[in-house]
Amino acid sequence: MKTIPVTCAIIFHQGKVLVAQRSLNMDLPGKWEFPGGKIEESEDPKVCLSREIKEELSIEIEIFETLKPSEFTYPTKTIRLIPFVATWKSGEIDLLEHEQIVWLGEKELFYVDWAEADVPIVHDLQEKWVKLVPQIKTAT
Ligand SMILES: Nc1nc2c([nH]c(=O)n2[C@@H]2O[C@H](COP(=O)(O)OP(=O)(O)OP(=O)(O)O)[C@@H](O)[C@H]2O)c(=O)[nH]1
Repeated sequence: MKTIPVTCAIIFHQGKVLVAQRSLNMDLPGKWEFPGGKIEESEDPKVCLSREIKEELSIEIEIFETLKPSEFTYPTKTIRLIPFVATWKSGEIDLLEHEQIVWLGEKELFYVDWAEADVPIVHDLQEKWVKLVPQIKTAT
């Protein structure tokens, strides 16, 4: 089975990260994820992510470093989920595809029912949180 590359954004804002619930007409209905989507043929991953975030949330983001990708096999597909740390640059959030969003702090990250591929990324994020937050503050 071909592995599908998917980008996702860990968007920091005021010390929390944006987490989105997949709507009932999406694949993995009701599961929580970092917004993003599949990389199109020969598309740059960061260009893909900016495009997906605009399409899904109607905002512009600034993209920083990438965290460790997570490869996961669902019953019908294998994805390689590539997370990028980002910040909210401009625009107002409009939920064009998701059911709802929440902003979670370091200690709240496991309050939601994550899509399985995200779980290792969320652990990695929690471990690196203390290091990441000041880096983002100085970069913005
Ligand atoms: N965007 C995103 N997709 C995720 C995450 N975790 C996870 O398992 N996925 C899966 O990765 C795939 C990406 O699909 P998507 O629906 O977001 O991407 P897309 O908009 O480009 O796809 P589409 O236009 O074919 O629906 C889905 O199978 C989705 O369930 C995540 O954190 N973010």
